[in-house]
Amino acid sequence: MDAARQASVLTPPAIEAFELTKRYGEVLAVDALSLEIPSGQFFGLLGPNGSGKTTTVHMLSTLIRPTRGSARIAGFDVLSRAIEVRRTIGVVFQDPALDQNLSVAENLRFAGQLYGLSKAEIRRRSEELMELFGLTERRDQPVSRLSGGLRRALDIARGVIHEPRVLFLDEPTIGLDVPNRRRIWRFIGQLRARKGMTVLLTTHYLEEAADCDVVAFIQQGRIVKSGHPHQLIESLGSHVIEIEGERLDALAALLAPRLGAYLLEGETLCFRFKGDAAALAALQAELAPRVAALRVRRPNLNDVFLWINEARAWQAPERETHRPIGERACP
Ligand SMILES: Nc1ncnc2c1ncn2[C@@H]1O[C@H](COP(=O)(O)OP(=O)(O)OP(=O)(O)O)[C@@H](O)[C@H]1O
Repeated sequence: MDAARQASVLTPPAIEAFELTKRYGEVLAVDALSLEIPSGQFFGLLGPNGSGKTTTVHMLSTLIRPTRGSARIAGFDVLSRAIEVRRTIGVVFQDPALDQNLSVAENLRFAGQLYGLSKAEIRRRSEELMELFGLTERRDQPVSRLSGGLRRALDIARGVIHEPRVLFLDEPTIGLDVPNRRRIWRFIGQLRARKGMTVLLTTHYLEEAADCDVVAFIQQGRIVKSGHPHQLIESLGSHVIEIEGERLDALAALLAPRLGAYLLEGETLCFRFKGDAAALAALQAELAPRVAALRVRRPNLNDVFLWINEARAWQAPERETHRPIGERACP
C-alpha cells in the first residue's frame, strides 16, 4: 500500500455521524442522519428553512446534545471528547460573533487570545487572513463601519484564526447581495486551497453549492439525496424544458408518455429532457406554436431539489403535494 493510501486509511474521517437525531418535543428536527466526510472535503448540506441544517451543525460542533445517535470529529466523540472536538473545529454561525466596537485587527487579536495563541502567532495569522479576505486596508476600522460582505468575511477569518482542521459554516452568504456572496465563496475557496481544511457548509441558496465536492439534500431532518453536484445535475438530463400556456394539464398528459414525469408549478409546466440536439430542436419546433412561452435551459442544483420532491411524491401518489406530478417516472 502506498504512503498516501496508508495515511488515508489510518486517518479517521473529518466528520462522522451515525443516526444523529434531535427531537424538540413534538418536532423531530434531525432524524437519524448519518454522514461520513473525509478529510479535506468541501461538503454542502443543502435544504430549505427549517429542514434541520443548523441543528445538525450544532450537534456536530458540541453546542447541543443529540437525543440519539453519535458523531465524531477527527475521531473525537462529540459527547465524550467535546474539548478535543472544540480544539479541532472552527464555527461561523448565522449571527456574527464580532464585537462591533472593536476594529478588524482587534477582533482577530481577541479571537486569537481566546484560543490561547501566542502574540507572534496572532500577528502572523491576522496579517495572512486580512490579506486573504481583502481586509488589510480596513484593519483599523471598527466593525460597525464595515459593509455586510466584509463583516461576513471578518467573521469567517475570526472563525479560522486557530487554523482548525474542520470548519463549519452555517449559511455563510445569507443576507448578502450577489457580488458579496460571490466574494465570500472566493474567500472560502482560497482558504481551502491554502489550508486544506475540511469544510461543511449549510446553505439554502442551492445553486451556490455547485463548487462543493459533495452535497447532501436535507428535508425534515433526513438526508434525501447526496452526491457530486455535477453528477446529480447531469442525472436529470441535458435540459429542463419550461412551458407556459393554457390547459397545461392536458398538455402534460399528452407529453408525459414521451418525456416522462413533470412538475406543474402554478403557470409553468416543467419536463426533464434527455436526448440529442436534433431531438431537442424538433421538440421545440413542435411545441413553440402551441404554447405561450417555451424556455429550454441547463439544469442546476435547484432542479435537483425540485425533482427529489417529485420523485418522492411519485412513490406515494396518494399523498397531497403542492406539486402535482406526471403519470410516469422518467426512465
Ligand atoms: N431550540 C429549538 N426548540 C424547538 N424547536 C427547534 C429549536 N431549534 C430548531 N427547532 C426546530 O427544528 C427544526 C429544524 O430547525 P433548524 O434551525 O435546524 O433548520 P435549518 O434548516 O437550519 O433552518 P434555517 O435555514 O432557517 O436556519 C425546525 O422545525 C425548527 O423550528
